[in-house]
Amino acid sequence: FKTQNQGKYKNFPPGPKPLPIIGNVFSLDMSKPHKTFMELSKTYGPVFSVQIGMAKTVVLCGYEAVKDALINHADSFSDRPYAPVTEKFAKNNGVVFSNGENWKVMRRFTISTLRDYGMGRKTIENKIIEEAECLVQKFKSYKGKPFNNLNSINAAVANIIVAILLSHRFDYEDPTILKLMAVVNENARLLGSPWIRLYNSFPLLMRWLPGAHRTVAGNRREFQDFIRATFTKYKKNLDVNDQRNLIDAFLAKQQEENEESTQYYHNDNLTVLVGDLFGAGIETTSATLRWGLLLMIKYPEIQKKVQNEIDKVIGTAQPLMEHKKKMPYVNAVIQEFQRFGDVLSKVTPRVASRDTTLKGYFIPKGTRIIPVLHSIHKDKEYFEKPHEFYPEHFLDSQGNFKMSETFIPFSTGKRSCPGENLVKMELFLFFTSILQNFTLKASPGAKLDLTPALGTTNSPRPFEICAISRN
Ligand code: HEM
Repeated sequence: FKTQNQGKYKNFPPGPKPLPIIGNVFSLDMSKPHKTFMELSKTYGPVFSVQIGMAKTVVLCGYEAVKDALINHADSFSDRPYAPVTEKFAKNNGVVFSNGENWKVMRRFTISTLRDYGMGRKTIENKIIEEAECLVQKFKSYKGKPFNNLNSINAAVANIIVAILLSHRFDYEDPTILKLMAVVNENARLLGSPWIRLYNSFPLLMRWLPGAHRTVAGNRREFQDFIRATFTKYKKNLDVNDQRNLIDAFLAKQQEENEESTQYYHNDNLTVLVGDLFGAGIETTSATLRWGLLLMIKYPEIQKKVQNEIDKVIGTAQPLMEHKKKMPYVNAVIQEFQRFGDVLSKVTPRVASRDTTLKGYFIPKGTRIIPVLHSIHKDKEYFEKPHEFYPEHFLDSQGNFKMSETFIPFSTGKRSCPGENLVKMELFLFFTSILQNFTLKASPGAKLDLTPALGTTNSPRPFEICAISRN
């Protein structure tokens, strides 16, 4: 028995035998599909096929196959596929799930405004520094007693996006930010659930059933209502000569009233774009930072070395981006907790926008493509101890920081993460500020579990820390 495509095309990538209609759905670990993909690639090689419901899907494992698709064949594999759960709210608006000219315009706008309000200027560094100080004060308030850091880390990271979007800061206990975070986090968890994967495969069948797809839709409506209410407020006070944030920049484009502004800078695009930046930027960055804290508790000797380097290079001064290049060990630790945490084990799905031959296999237009980052970051060919936390992966024998071409947590190519530079700034400034001020310890008797929680992102399971003041 062959899949529809294996039968139809001579060189379609091989894969396990699918059942009629449901395909391979029940042989996949639907909560963490990358685990099944790793197993299958042992049998079928780096480019193989699975059938998820009716969707023909090609999975790419290993650096060579992923790079070949995302860089060498960027023109064929840069679109996102149709998926019922995203189509319903995005309708080709925003940046994460749109294609064609709309994606190009929104991506260009996102990158340039993140640069203006988020990266190039010194101001965002100052924003992160201010926020890091608030986070340190929050940690201090527990006076060394155990606490769960989830809400404060989420809110600190969210505040950076909020600053770029709205020039605003929420207090960590502010009900608005707590509500927004709850909605965004619940959706991040549900979007990775087996139920949503089934909904994407069999939308007509499941549309009428209650379940997670309805919760996701309700959360999105709630979130979008908040955004609409907020930018309506901003529109009233807009001064095009003094644009303060991303929403102002968008509304200023809207007021140009030329062809581009009416076609692309409309309210639906703004609502979805703002939702995209919240959805793509908070859970991922927060989970990465929390991996860092958890791993410092688990490996106190590594934590000590981090603190030694902070004390030597920064001392008691304010951590700044200019310190980063003088801190090889801290840089290696940050990249290593990003690699180990494996927050996004797969690139957001792509689709073949035309017939293409990849690594000798024929991939017809319309095939879904899943590049598996986990397969790269846990490959012992590139990382000596792939399943251990080992900062030496990014250090040479002299202790200098060592870049690695095969470290691509932000993906690569035309559609790679536009938040990369912002994230690097946040990870460095938040992480060094915390460890400059505290020694982190596990709460007494806690079992430190390094297996990730369920959900689209691999985030750490909830854990408590004690932040013991160092001064
Ligand atoms: C640790 C944190 C983060 C990680 C690991 C991460 C990783 C990724 C990855 C793997 C993709 C898919 C790229 C592809 O299809 O090739 C992506 C897309 C994206 N990310 Fe991030 N990201 C992070 C934080 C952020 C932040 C803070 C922002 C916003 C300020 C952001 C905005 C986006 C957007 C808008 C896209 C869609 C790009 C497109 O489709 O053109 N991300 N990210």
